[in-house]
This record gives sequence, structure tokens and C-alpha cells, in this order.
Amino acid sequence: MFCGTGRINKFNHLEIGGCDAVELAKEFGTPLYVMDENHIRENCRLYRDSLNNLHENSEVIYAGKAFLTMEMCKLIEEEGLSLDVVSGGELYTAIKSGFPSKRIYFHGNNKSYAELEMAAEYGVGRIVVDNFYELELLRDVAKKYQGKKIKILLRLTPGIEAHTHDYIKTGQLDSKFGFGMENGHAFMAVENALSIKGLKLMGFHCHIGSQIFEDEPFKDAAKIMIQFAKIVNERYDFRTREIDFGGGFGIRYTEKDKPLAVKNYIEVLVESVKEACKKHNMPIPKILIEPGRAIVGEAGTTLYTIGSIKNIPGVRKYVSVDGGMSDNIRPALYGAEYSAVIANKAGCPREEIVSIAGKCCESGDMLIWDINLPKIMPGDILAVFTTGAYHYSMASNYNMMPKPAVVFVKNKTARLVVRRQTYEDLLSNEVFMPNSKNISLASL
Ligand SMILES: Cc1ncc(COP(=O)(O)O)c(C=O)c1O
Ligand SMILES: N[C@@H](CCCC[NH3+])C(=O)O
Repeated sequence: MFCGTGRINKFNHLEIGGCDAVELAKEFGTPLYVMDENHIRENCRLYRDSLNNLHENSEVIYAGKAFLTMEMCKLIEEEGLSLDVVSGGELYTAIKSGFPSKRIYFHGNNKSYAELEMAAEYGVGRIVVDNFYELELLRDVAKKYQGKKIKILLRLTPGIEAHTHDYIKTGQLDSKFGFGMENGHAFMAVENALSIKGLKLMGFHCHIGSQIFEDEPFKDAAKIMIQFAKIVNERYDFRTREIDFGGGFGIRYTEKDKPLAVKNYIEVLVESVKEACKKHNMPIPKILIEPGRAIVGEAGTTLYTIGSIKNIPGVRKYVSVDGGMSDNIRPALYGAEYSAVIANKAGCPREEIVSIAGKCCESGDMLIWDINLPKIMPGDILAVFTTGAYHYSMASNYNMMPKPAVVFVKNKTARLVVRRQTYEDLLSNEVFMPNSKNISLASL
């Protein structure tokens, strides 16, 4: 049975990081995001070592959008990875945690002038430039920060169609991200970037999509990016020092998912880069990758308490939990599928097919359709696996649902990393004056 990174203990309960999930639910309440810290650290090392063993001049950059807290930044720092941020807020989180700015890569398809200034001020390692507007903003930023060379990568769309959900494909020409190769924008961007004083072009970036199971798109990306670097070298006498191939490595949500082993993804990428460099007689650049989901996804489990159960004989049994699309938008957004167990009956035989509903006011707020579980009762604890990536980071306050707490579990201990939002938190930004009178303009 798929148990995420957990196991079933002698009480027939799910146990994660040596902690009984039923006890975690009691201590911290539900819904609760539980992150298996050792698993995250093992993934960091696996990616770092697999890449480094094949090509020393390399770097693994954790894509913070998957799951970002200051504690996570600290973990990433300790494991020697760099960090990809996509907004002023993510950058602020990293800086506040004490993450070294030189190891920060700043992404985003609509960075504001203020965000770019913030990046220059903190001295981030690379700004990954996405479009011509951003290059123009950077021209001004570079003028203001004269003396500080702003190192950049250009994000390119290599025209690759990865076989994944439409909303998480990014490498094709018809994308909001990056400079298109097919239409010549990528070359114009190189010319532009090289002409701006104060910017130092270091190389290129691409990201072909997310939750990719095949190796072919990575092979294609390697070939196309190296070929591009070769042409750029001939046309502009520019040597590409580094190429960032983005993230996208697939993980397991259900038993149907069959991702490649990490080593295989990395091997295919690095070998393809080396082969292409040999073909074009070019030095091998620094190789960077940006896994997000693959670092944290399988390490996360969400615990919920079962509430109402509605049986429609001959149709369906709806089992509702105390969370929903506010803590996991992925089923509604992508039709994502999940595996789950009842944490307090983890080893019991599966007896009935039920559908797990969230408590938000939307018919589409369904977490899992048709899952086979042991006989389920109100008060049972449901554990949904593989919720470490794009869950906490995509959580919302829809229906004024407080965001769940996050705990890290490791070696039989659990520590609170993010406390549960309170109702007061939900109102904390409101500017509300109960005794003020509405004065209409007409009466003035
Ligand atoms: C530029 C960039 N890098 C890295 C990632 C991380 O992707 P994943 O979580 O699939 O590894 C993303 C998200 O898809 C991205 O847009
Ligand atoms: N948020 C998405 C993936 C997009 C990744 C960011 N470019 C997911 O949950 O699968």
C-alpha cells in the first residue's frame, strides 16, 4: 500500500518521521501539513550529488514556489542548494531567513521595478530575465546601481511540448514565459542584453514544464539550448557560461505515476548536454537545474478530520473533511489525483469506495474521487499523501478558511514551523471602523 514516506506502526496507525499521525492531529489540530524533514534532506542530497558526480561545474537550485518558509530556506541553505524565488515576497522570505543572496535566482514574468531594485539592493546571484520590458527596467536599475554588475540569465522558450497538464506546460512558443526561439526574440534579447551597461549576461534558462515523466523533453532541451549557445557564440562572440534547465522532474501521487529515478533524469540531461557540446565543439557550460516538486512533494502529508458523511444509495458516498480547496487547489485546478489512508485505521482492510469532499462552498471542491478505504466514520483522521509541493504555497483563505499549520517531523519529534492561522489573523489587514459614519459626497 502506498503510504507516502510513512509506515504503519504497531497500533495500526500511520507514522511519519517516527511520529504517530493520530497523535500529531491531536497535538496540532487539523487540517495539518506534515513534512518529513529527513526525506526533504535526502532529496536535496540526491539531486546535488547525482548532478555533481556527473558534472562538477553544476548547481541545484530549489524552486521555492513549491514550498517556502524561512525554516525551509534554512534547510536548503544547510544542504548547499541555491534558491529560486519568483516575487518580492519570496525574495523577502529568503533574505529574512538569512539565506545568502548570492545563491538566489530571481525569476518571474512580470517583475516590477521595485522588485528588480530590491534584487539589486540585496545583490541576488542572478536575475532570470523574462521579457523585453524587464530588460528596459533593468537598464534603469543598472544605471542607479552603477558599480554593481547585475548578473543575468535570459529565459528562453525552446519550443518543446512536454506531456503534462496544459496549465503547467511552459516550454512551448505559445507561453507567457520567456523569449521565443522560433520567432527570433531570443536573439534580439541577447543583442539587447549585451548592449546594456551594468548587466552581465551569464547564460540562458529554460523550463519546459512540470511533473514530467519522460526523458525525451530533457534531451531535446539540452540539444536545443546548446545549439542556441553555439549560434550565439558565432553571431555575437558571446560565450555561454551557464545554462539552467529548470525543474519539472515528476513524482508519485498515486500508484499510476511512474517517474524515472532521479539519477536517470540527471544522467539523460547531462549526457545530452555533453554530447551536444561535443558535436558543436564547445566547452561544457555550468549546468543548473531547479527542482521544486521533486524536493518536497512526496515529503508532505496532509491530515484532515472526517466530518459529515452523505450517502446517496446507488450514486455515491460523500465524505467531508475539515479542509479542501483552500489547502489543496490542485484537484480543482489540474484534476490532480491523490492517494490516502485513514491514519487511525491505516492497516485495516479497504471496504468501501467513497469520495472525499472539501468543506468550501463549491461543488468542485473535491479532493479525491472514488477511493477505496476502510469503513470510515466521523472523527477518523484522513491522511492525503504527496502534498508537500504547491499545497501550503498555493493555500488561500477562500471562505475565510484559516491556513493550516505546518509541522516538520524527524526522528520521532515534531516541531511547529508555521502556526495555524487564527480568525484574528484573517481580519488583521482589514481597515474597519465600526463607529465611523458613511459620509456621502453629495452631503459635503
Ligand atoms: C522557472 C521554473 N523553475 C522551476 C520550477 C519548478 O518546477 P517543478 O516543481 O516541477 O520542479 C518551475 C515551476 O514549474 C518554474 O517555473
Ligand atoms: N503549481 C503547479 C505547477 C506549476 C509550477 C510552477 N511553474 C502544480 O501544483 O503542479
